[in-house]
Parts: sequence; structure tokens; C-alpha cells
Amino acid sequence: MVFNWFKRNKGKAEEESGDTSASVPESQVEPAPPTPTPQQGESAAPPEETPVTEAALTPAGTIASASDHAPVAPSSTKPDDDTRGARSEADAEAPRRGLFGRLREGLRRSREQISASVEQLVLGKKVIDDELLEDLEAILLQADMGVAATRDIMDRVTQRVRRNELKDPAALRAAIRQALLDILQPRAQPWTPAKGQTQVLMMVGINGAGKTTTIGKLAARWKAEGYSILLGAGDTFRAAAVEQLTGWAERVQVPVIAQGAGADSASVLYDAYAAARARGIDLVIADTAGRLHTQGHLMEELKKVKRVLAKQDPGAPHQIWLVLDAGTGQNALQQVRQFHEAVGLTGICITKLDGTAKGGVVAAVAKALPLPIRFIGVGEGVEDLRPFSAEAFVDALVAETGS
Ligand SMILES: Nc1nc2c(ncn2[C@@H]2O[C@H](COP(=O)(O)OP(=O)(O)OP(=O)(O)O)[C@@H](O)[C@H]2O)c(=O)[nH]1
Repeated sequence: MVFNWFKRNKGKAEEESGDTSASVPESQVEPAPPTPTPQQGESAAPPEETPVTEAALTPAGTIASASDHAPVAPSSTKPDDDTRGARSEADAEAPRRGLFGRLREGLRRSREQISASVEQLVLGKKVIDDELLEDLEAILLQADMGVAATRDIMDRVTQRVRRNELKDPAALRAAIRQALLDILQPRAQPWTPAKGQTQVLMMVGINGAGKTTTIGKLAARWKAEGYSILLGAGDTFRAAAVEQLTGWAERVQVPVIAQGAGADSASVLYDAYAAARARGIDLVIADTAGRLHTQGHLMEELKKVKRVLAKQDPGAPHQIWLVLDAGTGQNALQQVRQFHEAVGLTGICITKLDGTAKGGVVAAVAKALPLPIRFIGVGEGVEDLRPFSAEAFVDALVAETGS
């Protein structure tokens, strides 16, 4: 019967059920960020005491410093290597390849993992029997769909087999497609800024997940759609992170509020929000330092940023999105749960789907918690950050490999 694979591969099931010590994901990038000194974390001047001056908000495209702290990145500063996404040649190719083509290309490795295996599985088979279903289950788990999503898909497929709705193995692909769609559709909830309300979107996540890059891409998208945007350089641990964000601000031609590395993140973001409110800017996109979901003191710092922003408006930050690197596989589920518990997420962005065969993790995340999946990243170009569409995603993931 189905789910024998689970019994044989108990370790994997334990991994998802919360035992993170079970294995290390393929491309897990989780170096610990520098630990803040107590001074950095708590004893900086309270944000309220930091005056927000006109100088804090410079004309679009220049780099602002919100205080007397060492200013960073003059406007002539070239973006460092981390901003290579900002100047990716892939951008220029976007119109030629077409948006769906880019999504398909981005998901190529994951599609090959799933579709090629399913094709292989049904080749020459006449009936859908238990053995075939068990092999299908293994394919879904290997594509990093996780235990819950795999179980859900298998239940749906098995029921259809029992009802004689799937006459032959070739019909399996369509059945998987439909089951995946049923899981993902409720999570596809697009979000766009509201004009004239000065909202704050705070981005959180572990180191290197793609927060800063995603912020740059979102700023480009929403600026092009006519929203006024301000970036808040709240990742004050790494000087390079501030430069990376200011590089994006230059490119996208939006203002940025930044202080020197080591400044109090809450203070910088408080200033950014105050400046944006004073100017009637639609949206502040707030960068934060990468941190492991397991580092309690750094999670506390995120809560502090949230508290401090709420002093200006109890509704702020209005959105808190977790950025996940798809390559982290099932570890992403722990990140979702722990960041959500700490700060209350309102959305998820899944990046680097182009660099992994673990695209199935999107389904695993969708089953972990009922949180909206806002955007997915399938490459380094601005056009490669796409609002999450369940239909387009599933079509690109579960397709004939030759098509
Ligand atoms: N291929 C690919 N690369 C991406 C994607 N999104 C981000 N990246 C790259 O991932 C790397 C890390 O991204 P960052 O934006 O610096 O990550 P971060 O979360 O801000 O990192 P910290 O500041 O260390 O917390 C950069 O080289 C990005 O260009 C994506 O969707 N696809």
C-alpha cells in the first residue's frame, strides 16, 4: 500500500516533523551573523530621540543618511558584487524570453526532477497499482514536497484511482497537477502597496536567503507601477548589506535611509518610516539583518524593531514577509514556523528556485502554515521575481519534459 516509503524512510519524516538535527539540506547557507553587542541591541538612543530631518530624505536616486552616524555609500559608490542581480544582463532578455518562458526556464531543474521521474515511472505500464503509487510517493518526497504535501497529493490521487477516474498511468500527470493546484491555489494571494497610506513592509529571513535582492526587485516593480517607495537599510550588521541596498536604490531611483554599520536597526527603520510619513510616500521596504531562526536573541531584536515601528502607528509594520531560499529544502519549514511565532508573518517569498531541483518545497511550505506566498524568485534579473501564481507555477513544474 501507499506510504510504505514513509515507513522505510522514517528519518525524512522525522526531519519534517520537527527534528531538524536529522539532516543538513543540500544548499543550506546559514552562517551565523555577527552577534550584536548589548550596546548595539539595546542601548542605542531611543528611536524617538533621533530627529528626522529634511536631509534624511534626499532626492530620488541619491543616498541619504538619517543621522550624524557615519554616512555610508556616497551616491557615486558602485554597487558591490552582491548587487550583480541589479545589473543582470538577464533583465535585457526578459521581453524576448517571455514571462512564462522565464518561469519555465527557472524551474527547469525541479521540473526535470519531477516530470522526468513521472514519465519514467509510467513508461510501458498498463495499470496504476500499489507499487506504482508507492514509487510516485517517493518521487514527490525526493522533489522536496515534504511529508504533508506528499500525503495530501497521494490521498487525492489514490481516491481518484479507486473511483476509476484515472484509467491509465498516463493520466497521472494531470492528477498530480490538479492535486498540487488544490494545495497551492489558496496560498496565491497577491499583495500590492496601497496608495497614500505609508505602509511598512518588513523583510526577514536567514543570512543569504535573498532579502536585499528581493527588496530591490520589489522596489523596481512597484516604482514602475507608480508607487512611491523608500528603502530602509535595517541590516546594520554588514556594511556590505547597506551598500547593496543603496546600490539598488540608485538603480531603481528611490530614496534610502541608512546609517553606518553597527547602528541600531530599530532606530534606522523608525527614521525611515517617519521620513516616509512626512513625505506621503506609499511604502517603506525595510531590510533587516539575516539571522538564524534558532538564535533567540536575534529573534528578540526583530521583535524590538516591530515594537518600535508600532510607536508611530500600531498597525506598523503592515506586512512582514519571510524570504526563504528554496535550496534549503525541508529546513524552510522550521524557518516558517519559528519566524512566524516570533513576529507574525503576513507573507512568504521563495527565492532561488532556479538554482535547485527542490521546487517542490513550495508545496511543503504551503502545507506548513496557511500563509500567503507572495512572490517567487527564479533568477537574478528584476523580471525573475514573480507574483506567485499557482497555475503558472504548477504548469511550469509539472509539464512534459520535452515540451
Ligand atoms: N539565482 C538566484 N539568485 C538569487 C535569487 N534571489 C537572490 N539571489 C542571490 O542570492 C544572493 C544573496 O542575496 P541577498 O539579497 O544578499 O541575501 P540577504 O538575505 O539579503 O543576505 P544577508 O544580508 O546576509 O542576510 C545574491 O547573490 C543574490 O543575487 C534568485 O531568485 N535566484
